[in-house]
Amino acid sequence: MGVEIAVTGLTKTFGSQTIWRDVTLTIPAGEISVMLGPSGTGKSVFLKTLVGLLKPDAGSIVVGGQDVPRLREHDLYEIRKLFGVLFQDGALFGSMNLFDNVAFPLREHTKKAESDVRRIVMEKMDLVGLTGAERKLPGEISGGMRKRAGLARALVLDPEILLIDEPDSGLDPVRTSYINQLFIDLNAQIDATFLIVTHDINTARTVPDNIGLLYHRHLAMFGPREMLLSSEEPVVRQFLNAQTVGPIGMSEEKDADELAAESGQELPPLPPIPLQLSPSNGLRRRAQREPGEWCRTHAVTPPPGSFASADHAIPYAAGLAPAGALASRSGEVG
Ligand SMILES: Nc1ncnc2c1ncn2[C@@H]1O[C@H](COP(=O)(O)OP(=O)(O)OP(=O)(O)O)[C@@H](O)[C@H]1O
Repeated sequence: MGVEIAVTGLTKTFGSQTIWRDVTLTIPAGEISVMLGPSGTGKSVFLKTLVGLLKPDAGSIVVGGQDVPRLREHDLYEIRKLFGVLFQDGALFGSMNLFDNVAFPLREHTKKAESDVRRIVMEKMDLVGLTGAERKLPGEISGGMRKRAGLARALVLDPEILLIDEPDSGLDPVRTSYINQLFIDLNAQIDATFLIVTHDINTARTVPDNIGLLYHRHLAMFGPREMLLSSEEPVVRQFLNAQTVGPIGMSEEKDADELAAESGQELPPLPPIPLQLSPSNGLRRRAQREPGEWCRTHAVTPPPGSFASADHAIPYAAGLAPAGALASRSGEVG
């Protein structure tokens, strides 16, 4: 059913560099959450801290009633069995074929007979669409296949929590769509808690139940997808709509002069909120909500045209869409 991750007051520094301070959020059990943020804001550090690979300076991470940073080595080893982690490059062993890579955690962490190992590996390979590729080496397959092999390996211990770091890096848009659909289908099937770090705005707009945004050494916002996609908060709005106008600058936050220069500029209207991806077998995920439910229950009017279709996934590039294009978009009221 998945396990919730309750993070309170989490702070991480490396020497004099503060990565983020006082991060508090609850990643709901069985739901898909996405963590966004400009490069270098500590998203990967956040994932590594959750799973106990890095120690925070302060704060707690409660998983299944246990505070991860305070666990002794043996208990940490045990709690890590709840987690499946997919690192950016799949982190496969180059000298092992895909079968042995996927089997690795089972052989390392369990005493299962080879016949059981084989059955589980084949089941997970099938789940990610890699049946037939068991004997291939990581160097002989595409980046997309490596990601799926990494995902199969992250799944072999039947994790309650899946942490996935930039699944779309290096993938073309079509492969990204396939892997996003795979996450939705997997979540429907195994009900685990998913936390996906991504830079891909389409992924953020169409996949998760919840979105978080790390910015300028803190958590700017975390909440249901509809809450962030209808938010007028400047940083959230700028990031989720991939705009240049707003507080986020090229290297860090903009200075007062840069912001003053933008003060007269009118922001384009918020684009429609797209429908969330649903499982390809037509069934509902347990965590799935009705389109517009959050907006309705919180008396928020979503942008015009919201929930009409999934075609609104790409809003517009960097706020540069011609006024006519925006007008016709917002005219598509559904
Ligand atoms: N082990 C480490 N020791 C010292 N500094 C580190 C360590 N790991 C990460 N950092 C620093 O922490 C900061 C955040 O890194 P992180 O990789 O988490 O960012 P990110 O948001 O995932 O970036 P990107 O989106 O570019 O992948 C960077 O400045 C990085 O150099």
